[in-house]
Amino acid sequence: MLRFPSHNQRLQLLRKLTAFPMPSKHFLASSSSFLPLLPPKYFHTPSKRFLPSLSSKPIPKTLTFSLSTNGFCSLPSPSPAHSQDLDDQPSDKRSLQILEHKLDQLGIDITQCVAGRENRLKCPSCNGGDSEELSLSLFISQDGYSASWMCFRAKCGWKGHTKAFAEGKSTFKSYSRVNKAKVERQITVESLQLEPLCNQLIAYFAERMISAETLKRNGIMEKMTGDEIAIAFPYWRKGKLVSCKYRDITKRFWQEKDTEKILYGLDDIENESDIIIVEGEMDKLAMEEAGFRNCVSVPDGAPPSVSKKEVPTEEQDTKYQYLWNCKEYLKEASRVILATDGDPPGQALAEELARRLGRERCWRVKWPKKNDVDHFKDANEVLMYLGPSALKDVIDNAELYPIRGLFNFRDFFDEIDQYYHRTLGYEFGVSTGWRALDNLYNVVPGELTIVTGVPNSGKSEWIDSLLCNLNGSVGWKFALCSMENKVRDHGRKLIEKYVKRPFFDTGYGSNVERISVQDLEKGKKWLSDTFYLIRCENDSLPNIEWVLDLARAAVLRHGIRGLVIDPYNELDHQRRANQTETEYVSQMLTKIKRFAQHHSCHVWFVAHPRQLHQWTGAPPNLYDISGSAHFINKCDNGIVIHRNRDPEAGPVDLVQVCVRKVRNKVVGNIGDAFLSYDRVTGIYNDFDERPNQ
Ligand SMILES: Nc1ncnc2c1ncn2[C@@H]1O[C@H](COP(=O)(O)OP(=O)(O)OP(=O)(O)O)[C@@H](O)[C@H]1O
Repeated sequence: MLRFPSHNQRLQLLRKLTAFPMPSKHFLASSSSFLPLLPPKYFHTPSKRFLPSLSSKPIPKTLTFSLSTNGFCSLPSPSPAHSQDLDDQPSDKRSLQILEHKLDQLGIDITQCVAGRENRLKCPSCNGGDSEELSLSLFISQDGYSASWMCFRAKCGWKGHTKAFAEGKSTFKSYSRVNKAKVERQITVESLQLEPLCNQLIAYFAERMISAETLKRNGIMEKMTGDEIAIAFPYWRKGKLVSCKYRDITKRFWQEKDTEKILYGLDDIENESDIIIVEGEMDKLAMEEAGFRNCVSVPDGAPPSVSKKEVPTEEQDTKYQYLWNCKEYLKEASRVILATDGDPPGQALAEELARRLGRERCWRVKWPKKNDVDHFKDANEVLMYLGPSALKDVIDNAELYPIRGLFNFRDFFDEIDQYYHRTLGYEFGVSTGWRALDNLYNVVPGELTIVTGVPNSGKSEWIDSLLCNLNGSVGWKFALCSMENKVRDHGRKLIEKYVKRPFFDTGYGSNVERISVQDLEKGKKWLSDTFYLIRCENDSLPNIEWVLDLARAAVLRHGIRGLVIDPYNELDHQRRANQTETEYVSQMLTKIKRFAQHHSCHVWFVAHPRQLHQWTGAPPNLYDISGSAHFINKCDNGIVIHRNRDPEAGPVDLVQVCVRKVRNKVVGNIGDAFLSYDRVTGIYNDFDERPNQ
């Protein structure tokens, strides 16, 4: 049960604290004779040695309680107002019991907590990470009616608030409102009672490879508050002290109340064309050790993630006010190197900075590898473990901050290497299975082939035959959007090609024995293993988006490598009122091509030629496709299927495959190939290899 400490309890606690070993007067200035003077606010933080720790980061905070507008926990300065005995405050035991119960259900144990001020606990959500730090900051209103909490660990950031009663009145709201209306204070080193760093703190910095010279130049000081010592990072602008940030033994950061939040080290970037932005004061100092003074640190760490919202206006961008109020310093920089932490919050911070500073002038760093798996996470770590020259290398090798949609060939060198060494697969395309076409047309995943030809020329038959060949040679699977075909007819034609026998023993079977029941079963299995059908189950015509959505599902679910849309005119082509057919076709083909490329899926798109007046019997032209010249402009490959129908002119099984466009010279050429069509099985063969020759 939460309780307010009695005077006796506080004395007991204080006695415990003073029994803790005190290595230095700087770390703990108290003695038992000092006891009665200590205000209660110091009771909850046991003093301990100021241990060196790897983390140099301020903790991002969006606390809505007991905070100054700068986002850092502002410890109230010792004042008579805070030293009054809490026992004198009113409390409502019932509301406390309810609050305790509610928090207990969330895993927050408040039995040792004190109302009316910040309490540090283990966060039930993240357990304080590897170091198991007391990262949960819990504030219980003095009247015990409400509680708010937030985990300071950027990776966690769990926060929330609750009230004992749904309608319970709490002092919390009015408290935070008061805090919002703040006037910035005028401060000096003297008024803050900052003192030169003691030897122990200088040694602490030395362990982090920060020299006394760097500390001196940056005016790093210390501040004693009662029995506690804290490092003081003064924030200067044009030589005037604007704010001061502190770091205490529990790795807690806070900033002078009612002071402006600006970039740390601001004067060091004045008139600099190259500037570095880091995520903490220690990293700013580390950069100096590597020879870079032109560096600033953000004042309050990194956000847990990138905001999904647009960048707010200057007035509303409260979280990043430090960029706006330092814009005079930032605007001249032509190169901003974002050297934030390598962890997700650090990268989120880099993105938030780049969004505001303009990606085009931003660069980013790659932190070196620590071992096979991990990287060093920040400047101070690199300085400590690899030294100043390694840190200098990191900055010297900064790379352009990526801009979505803007690339360099370098970004693709891995892929180009794989292409050269032919380890990507299908670099030369897959053979159609017909020797006559090997130099003309090979099937490349991710390309679009437009197939045309006069009605009944055999376009669908040829594509089906091609799919059978591809399945036989490389095992590809396909989605078929063939609206003109009845499913059973299409199945029949495909099985005939697979089994190489006629489905029936009627006229076209030409006395060849029809497929057996066993063959039918074999054929059905092959059908179901190889093809997926995209069909509109009602009378309506499918539109291209609908087809591509289903094809996408077939890629993801069944790994198809090819899609047939046969024919174009069976799709729903309703256009916007102000859209021309040319515009419509262009957009439709763009969508198809994007699908093909994105999913490495080849698309065959069958389009009819417009009505040919005075047709002489010659193969149509790709520009004859009804609708738009975009068909030939946009496709990767354009093929016309043509067949001889005049016995006088030559064999009637002769099929001319006219390759009229091949965009990729690696995989083909313009030219004609001749195949023969076996009407019994629907199989195409190289003309000189046709059966019964
Ligand atoms: N070279 C050929 N010789 C004889 N018949 C053929 C030949 N090619 C195709 N056929 C026959 O023509 C008919 C139509 O074939 P297919 O459906 O493939 O043509 P298509 O060009 O796709 O037709 P459409 O433009 O009407 O869709 C089928 O019955 C097929 O057997």
